Amino acid sequence: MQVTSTPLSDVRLVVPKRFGDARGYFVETWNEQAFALNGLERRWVQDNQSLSATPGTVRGLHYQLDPFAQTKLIRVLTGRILDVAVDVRRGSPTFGQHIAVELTAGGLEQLFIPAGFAHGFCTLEPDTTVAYKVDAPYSKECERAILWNDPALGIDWPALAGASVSDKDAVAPRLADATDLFDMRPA
Ligand SMILES: Cc1cn([C@H]2C[C@H](O)[C@@H](COP(=O)(O)OP(=O)(O)O[C@H]3O[C@@H](C)C(=O)[C@@H](O)[C@H]3O)O2)c(=O)[nH]c1=O
Repeated sequence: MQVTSTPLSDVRLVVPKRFGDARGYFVETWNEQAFALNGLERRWVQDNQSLSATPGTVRGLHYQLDPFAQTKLIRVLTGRILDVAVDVRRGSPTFGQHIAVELTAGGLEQLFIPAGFAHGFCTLEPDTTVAYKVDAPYSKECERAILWNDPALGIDWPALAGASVSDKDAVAPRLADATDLFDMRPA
């Protein structure tokens, strides 16, 4: 498997080794030992999946506060997304900065996003299915959001972004108005 660093420390792009043959391919989408060798050990407690029918559907930017802060390992089962992680750790040298990576069903890319980042995506094709592991359970009380199109974030969303957004996400606060963020944890 190939693990690539990103400009945001601790966010990694992972592409598993593909074993292709006449039938198609086989991949290990999660291998505890191989991920641990790359410093990505986690104990996943929940597998999530969402289907978005309309291209331009935006979900996010979401995070959960402690004690339910989540690392996420994201991949696409059908379709294509622009996946975004925003550093929301106060005191981080990259606070407020983001990365945006295209994840595709065919490319098998996975984005590893630790706690301390808000996560969201825009679907780029109809009927896009996103699957992701999380290492802390869902908590309605601890879930928070940042406005996906907050101009201060400078995210270059595709033109179709916003075709469908949940009522909750449409009224999320901008980063500058968010009261509940993370504090940078000592390395
Ligand atoms: C995230 C989540 C939602 N739900 C429920 C709550 C609600 O009734 C329904 C839909 O929830 P949402 O609108 O929050 O779903 P969605 O907007 O897809 O939320 C997801 O967005 C992406 C970007 C993430 O990073 C995820 O962590 C998660 O926050 O599903 C759970 O039961 N468990 C969960 O883990």
